[in-house]
Amino acid sequence: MPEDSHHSSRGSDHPVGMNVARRVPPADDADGNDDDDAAAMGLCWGQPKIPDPFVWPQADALASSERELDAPVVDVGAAMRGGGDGDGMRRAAEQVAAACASHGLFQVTGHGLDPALARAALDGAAGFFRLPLATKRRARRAPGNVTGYAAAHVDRFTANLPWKETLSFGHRDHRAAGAHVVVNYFTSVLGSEFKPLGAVYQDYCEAMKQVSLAIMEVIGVSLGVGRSCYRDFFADGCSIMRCNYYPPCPEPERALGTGPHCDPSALTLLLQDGAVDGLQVLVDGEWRPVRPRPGALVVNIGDTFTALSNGRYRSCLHRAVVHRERERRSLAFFLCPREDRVVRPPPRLLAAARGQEERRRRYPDFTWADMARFTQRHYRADARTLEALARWLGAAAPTCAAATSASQSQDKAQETA
Ligand SMILES: C=C1C[C@]23C[C@H]1CC[C@H]2[C@]1(C)CCC[C@@](C)(C(=O)O)[C@H]1[C@@H]3C(=O)O
Ligand SMILES: O=C(O)CCC(=O)C(=O)O
Ligand SMILES: [Fe+2]
Repeated sequence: MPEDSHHSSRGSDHPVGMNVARRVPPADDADGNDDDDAAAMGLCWGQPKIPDPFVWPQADALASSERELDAPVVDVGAAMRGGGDGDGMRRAAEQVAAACASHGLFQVTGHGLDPALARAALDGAAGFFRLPLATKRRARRAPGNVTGYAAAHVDRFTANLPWKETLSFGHRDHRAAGAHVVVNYFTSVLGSEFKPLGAVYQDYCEAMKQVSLAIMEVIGVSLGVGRSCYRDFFADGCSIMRCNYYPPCPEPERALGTGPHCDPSALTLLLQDGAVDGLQVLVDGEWRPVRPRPGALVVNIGDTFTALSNGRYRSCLHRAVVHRERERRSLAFFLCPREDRVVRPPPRLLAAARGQEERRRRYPDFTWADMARFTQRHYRADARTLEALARWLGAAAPTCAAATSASQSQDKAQETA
């Protein structure tokens, strides 16, 4: 029995607000905007001026601060040592609690990611984006789908276009999926010659998944719900991996590589390539840079975890800027729950809350399928995605007593885990 069998009928199919600039074409219009990609590519990269659709409003393109964000560096290896209940875990949990209660971003070392695998994944992305457009377009994103190749999101939006190309694909642990889904994706959409690259990303995603689950243990401890609560919730998740390529931009002060947003997913693990910075976080009205730190992964909280923590851990509002002369690459692993899992705070978290106000549910139940559908078909992810999703679902935040039986059986699984 699925835990939430009614999710596909939730919400309306009307776009919310002004945030979706282009109607999503019907599924059978797979070829609908072929010329747009090509036009964007031909017009933009390497041209002396950026076309109007790439110009961001002044409020979003606000000047960057010089002051680097002092995000804590959490040694997740030390946290997991000796069974995960020693001083390393205590220290990591304190650091995570402090970062997540303010801006929602920290860095992670001691994660065990093989540097050769990290290099292969970054170089693989560099090689992919250098391929001829016709080859990249074999993986072209289908309308309404988060996976595939996209140039500046021109097939989805008409304004505030991001100065980037992306390649995204889904991941499930190969033991849970019974197949190497990433390898299969590369060979099926790009061709059998892409099998080695698919294998690199299969391994990379599996490494990222293990690190994410370790971080979920630290987060669980930091919120007082125990190590396994959130870890078990995500163990069978379907995550998204995205390779970002930001070309040099002739007018970097008017463009953005990725506009201001909170990730709709639960947790993001970002690997930045080399010394070119670009990631910035909004803190007290200032866009503060997060400089690449050799060997470290940047981790940020996303909206789905904000809901799972009942608003205690804030999703991180961030963006990526571009440079006049330098190109930049980054790899983002977005940890997501299994599509049909009900996203709601664990009962133990609510029970331990101080007072009525902290116990009050801040967000309605939703599934990752709801969130994915909302952000792909109805709403361009930004700083207010979670609130907009709640309105779209049309449900008032339920009280604990009003939990559905499906959610209650999931709660039991979370409790006993
Ligand atoms: C569910 C998702 C929506 C986005 C891809 C995944 C995870 C992150 C989201 C995104 C990167 C947040 C910024 C805006 C966005 C449109 C982008 O610039 O790429 C977002 C993704 C998307 O909808 O494709
Ligand atoms: O490239 C970066 O630094 C950030 C990218 C990002 O925020 C995203 O892909 O969601
Ligand atoms: Fe992001």
